[in-house]
Amino acid sequence: MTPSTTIPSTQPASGPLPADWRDLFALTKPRVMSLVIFTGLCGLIAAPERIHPVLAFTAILCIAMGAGGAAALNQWWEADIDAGMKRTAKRPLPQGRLDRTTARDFAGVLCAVSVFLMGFAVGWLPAAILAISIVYYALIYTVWLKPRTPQNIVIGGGAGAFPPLIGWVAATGEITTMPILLFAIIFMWTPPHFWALALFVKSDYAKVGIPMMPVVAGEKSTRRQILIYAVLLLPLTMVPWWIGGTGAVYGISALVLSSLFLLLSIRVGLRTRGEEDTMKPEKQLFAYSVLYLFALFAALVLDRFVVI
Ligand code: HEM
Ligand SMILES: CC(C)=CCC/C(C)=C/CC/C(C)=C/COP(=O)(O)OP(=O)(O)O
Repeated sequence: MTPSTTIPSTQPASGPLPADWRDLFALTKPRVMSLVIFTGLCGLIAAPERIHPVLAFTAILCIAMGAGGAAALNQWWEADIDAGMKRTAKRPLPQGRLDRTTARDFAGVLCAVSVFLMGFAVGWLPAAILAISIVYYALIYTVWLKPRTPQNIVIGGGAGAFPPLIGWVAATGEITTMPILLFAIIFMWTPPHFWALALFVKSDYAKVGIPMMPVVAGEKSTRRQILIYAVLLLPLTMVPWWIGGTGAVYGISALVLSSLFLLLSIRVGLRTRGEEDTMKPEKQLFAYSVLYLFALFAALVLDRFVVI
């Protein structure tokens, strides 16, 4: 599948539409990216070194632009797939509110500016990691992995795990154990986060032929795998405390938050659903997964300022 062969059906015949800023903004997946940016910001604040507030703001702006640009490239590539799924059919490209060329150019400018601004203003190491995460999401995950393997989001999850690492490296200029642990935590969190959602939108993915885990391996196997990742996530979130990278504020918060994550995952992992099932536990796990990551990273920052 290439965009050029499948997307024209969603496009108007009379040439480019005037770009509405609301549609361009929607192209950046702002709700998802708010957590991506938040984890990047927390990585930057939790790092042991301080940079000038203007540079810190620039680094976060670059993460936001890079993540938004990558999300826009994802939608540019997948406009036909999005058109076929209930959850995504109202996006600007499938609706024909925005033309493909504008979307592609907007995405390209965001990605390029984010990397070069990060490089010139903050440092070339965070810029290089930002470039890798953009390529990872827009190319490796979206174009290569997503249509091919049910392990797409396990391997592809690496893309979303980079922002706290980028924030930390923007502040310190080096990759150390702590930012690698933050990367690992998001990497381990991604499968339960996404598969909880995939369980209740399974038919959407089946309809457009995307081999998400519940479609390919079935619900039972997906539930078991959610549980495995949640079991591993709990001790992993404790490691920053055990190695002395954080204090008790983070450690206790991580224990409570991850225990609840595990409990909700056990409920999803061990159940078989009936005909009229509304998938409430799966929806709760998905909603909690978002709240969980916000709270975990907030605790990381709080830990820097509150010592008990
Ligand atoms: C490969 C990795 C990931 C996949 C496949 C994935 C997939 C999804 C999907 C399909 C949704 C529903 C969003 C929608 O309907 O537009 C969603 C929601 C969300 N995701 Fe993820 N996600 C991934 C990683 C991440 C990461 C790394 C973060 C942040 C650190 C994140 C944050 C969120 C948030 C905040 C929402 C809720 C958005 C809302 O309230 O509408 N996701 N995710
Ligand atoms: C700095 C940088 C580049 C960060 C990237 C962050 C990142 C990879 C986030 C992934 C989150 C996301 C929107 C996944 C959606 O999957 P999907 O695209 O398959 O979902 P869809 O079906 O809603 O389009």
